[in-house]
Amino acid sequence: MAELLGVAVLGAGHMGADHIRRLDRVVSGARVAAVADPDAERAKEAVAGIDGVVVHTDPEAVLDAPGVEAVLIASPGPAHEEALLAAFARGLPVLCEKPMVPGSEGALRVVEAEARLGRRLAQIGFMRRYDAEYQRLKSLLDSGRLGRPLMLHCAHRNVSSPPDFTSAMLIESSVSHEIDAARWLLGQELTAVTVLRPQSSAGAPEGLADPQFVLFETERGALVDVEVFVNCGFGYQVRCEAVCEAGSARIGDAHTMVVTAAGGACEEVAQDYLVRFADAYDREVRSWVDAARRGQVTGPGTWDGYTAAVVAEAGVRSLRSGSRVTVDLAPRPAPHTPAGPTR
Ligand SMILES: NC(=O)C1=CN([C@@H]2O[C@H](COP(=O)(O)OP(=O)(O)OC[C@H]3O[C@@H](n4cnc5c(N)ncnc54)[C@H](O)[C@@H]3O)[C@@H](O)[C@H]2O)C=CC1
Ligand SMILES: O=C1[C@@H](O)[C@H](O)[C@@H](O)[C@H](O)[C@H]1O
Repeated sequence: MAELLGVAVLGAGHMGADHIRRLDRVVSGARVAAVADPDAERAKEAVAGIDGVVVHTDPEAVLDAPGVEAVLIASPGPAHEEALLAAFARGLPVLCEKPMVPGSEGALRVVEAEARLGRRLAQIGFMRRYDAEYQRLKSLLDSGRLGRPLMLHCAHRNVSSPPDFTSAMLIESSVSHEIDAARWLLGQELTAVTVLRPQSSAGAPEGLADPQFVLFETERGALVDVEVFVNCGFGYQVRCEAVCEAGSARIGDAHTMVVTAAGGACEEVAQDYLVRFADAYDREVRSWVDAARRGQVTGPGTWDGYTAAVVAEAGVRSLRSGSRVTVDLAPRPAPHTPAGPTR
């Protein structure tokens, strides 16, 4: 391994450009070796000022570029399966943005491909596991001080949705974070999902079912509700309150500045995830780079990505039918043991 881990970044859009900046300026131990984006101008813009980066429109070509030792996938979800399999074929460690693969069949193919390699190669970009507030909540729940968790109340609000956002993507793209966070916080699988649709907001694009109310059941009888509202207009808010037998704990309120002036006080609200979760993305990528340099892969894996895809798919079925839908996971392929959520 070279002194600095040479990373190929696939996709130079919002997340890709932010990860390129992070690899170049924030995380020590890595360098951006190559970037692929079908939009060549975008890729060039994202690497402006960084020396020695191979830029290409073809993702496969950059995986074979000199000095590439690891891959960060930040292309749109439908491109992830092909990119993951190409990285696996070359034995390269991967950090893949969520959703790992939108759709359970493709997600299972990725799990099976990695299992055939007999070693982990992929970390999935569920960055909330690296957020300081989520980590504090998990430690508290794991300590048992509040007794058993009975319910999680979650809210996930975006200022506005991208132009191509569909009603299904509120679950597949946005709620995928709560699906992973709930499994991780509770250490339980989600077993059923019911999606309810209040009347859509006038602020949402025509035809988009926004907001939605999603209710998950878990294997040991807890309930997780998620209000997802991706055109709320006023800010980026991600909240989670755990209600336990002997108390409750809430996160998501405390990363702001309070401005007092002219006889009043107001709190600033973050406008997007790149601000709210900046530290979490830094920790996530740093942890991936450090592990790759040790020859390891840690954090949420392909099984977590697969499970999120299955639960999201059940959620989309419920959104369309209005009924409760149960979650059916395939048997977990060896050598991914032990079964159950990664702790
Ligand atoms: N962890 C998080 O909080 C977030 C994760 N994401 C995820 O990051 C990924 C990218 O999302 P954004 O950056 O918001 O999208 P974006 O649309 O801003 O950028 C995607 C880029 O990928 C390029 N692209 C398209 N096909 C490609 C291919 N086959 N190979 C390489 N590049 C390709 C596009 O030209 C575009 O420049 C998605 O999986 C999304 O769900 C997005 C936002 C936040
Ligand atoms: O992953 C993300 C986006 O893809 C998704 O569209 C947003 O709703 C989330 O807040 C953000 O974290």
